[in-house]
Amino acid sequence: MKIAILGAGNLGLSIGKGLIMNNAYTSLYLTRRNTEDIQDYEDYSKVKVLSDNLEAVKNSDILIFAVQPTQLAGILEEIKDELSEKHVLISTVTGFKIPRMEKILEAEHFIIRAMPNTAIAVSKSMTCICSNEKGKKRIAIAEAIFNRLGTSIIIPENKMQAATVICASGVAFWMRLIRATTQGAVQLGFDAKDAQELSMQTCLGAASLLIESGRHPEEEIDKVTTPRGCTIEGLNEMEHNGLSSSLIKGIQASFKKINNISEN
Ligand SMILES: NC(=O)C1=CN([C@@H]2O[C@H](COP(=O)(O)OP(=O)(O)OC[C@H]3O[C@@H](n4cnc5c(N)ncnc54)[C@H](O)[C@@H]3O)[C@@H](O)[C@H]2O)C=CC1
Ligand SMILES: O=C(O)[C@@H]1CCC=N1
Repeated sequence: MKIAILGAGNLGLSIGKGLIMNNAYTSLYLTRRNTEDIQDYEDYSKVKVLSDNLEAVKNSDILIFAVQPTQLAGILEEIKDELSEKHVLISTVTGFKIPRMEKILEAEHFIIRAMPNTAIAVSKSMTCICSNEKGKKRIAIAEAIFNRLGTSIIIPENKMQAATVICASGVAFWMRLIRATTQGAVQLGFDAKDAQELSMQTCLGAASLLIESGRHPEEEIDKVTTPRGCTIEGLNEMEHNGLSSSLIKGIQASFKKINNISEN
């Protein structure tokens, strides 16, 4: 696959790193306005770093857009005359809906929206994908890319905002939980490094248990909570202080915000 990442910033570079680690391209163009800081990427085989979007578009089939929402319209205007039937457009831009892209491009194209998360840098992204009607014919390409970089599911476009909160912002939510349990472990006497290791690996183990068994979290909780034991004591104290409620309220606040910042 000849891939271009237009806007190789935080997320674009994470996608780039994942593609490089997986050797998942025949050529990879990385564009951004100031290329100095990422020039080293040209040390990787078949990677080209440049600021010329048109050159990247001409030499690629899959175009992954990873610019800020305010920058996407400008790039689409810039490249639209270079687009042809060979191109598949994949946008990771938050809140920028497909009909708005179609209106700017003024022609039918294979358009896909993907919402990965930053775990894409270690090939563990949960990525939600949707497409326009025409894009359905190429959505398997996006699935193939993102399944190499983690797991993907196809959803309707009207669930993209919710998916962004749960999966993209979700990385930050889980990080904070890991940090909080690390702080708890330090208070119990572990040094900071060991505390974080215990916290991260326990988190990974808990998620893996559910993924591999297909069981409900409460079933696994029942196995840990000895009657009158320490787990239920801690868990109930957390719930009295609003653990589940505060997470759910936080998710709702994020969702409200994302619906306000996206323009339509
Ligand atoms: N799924 C996720 O976990 C996340 C998604 N996002 C979304 O991804 C998008 C990118 O976010 P970040 O990577 O944090 O932004 P960023 O600001 O780090 O990267 C954007 C890059 O685009 C480049 N750029 C700007 N205009 C350009 C142009 N005309 N041509 C070529 N390159 C251009 C900039 O130089 C910059 O390197 C945003 O829409 C954001 O909402 C952001 C963070 C996390
Ligand atoms: O925080 C944000 O608004 C963006 C969207 C998802 C991750 N970062």
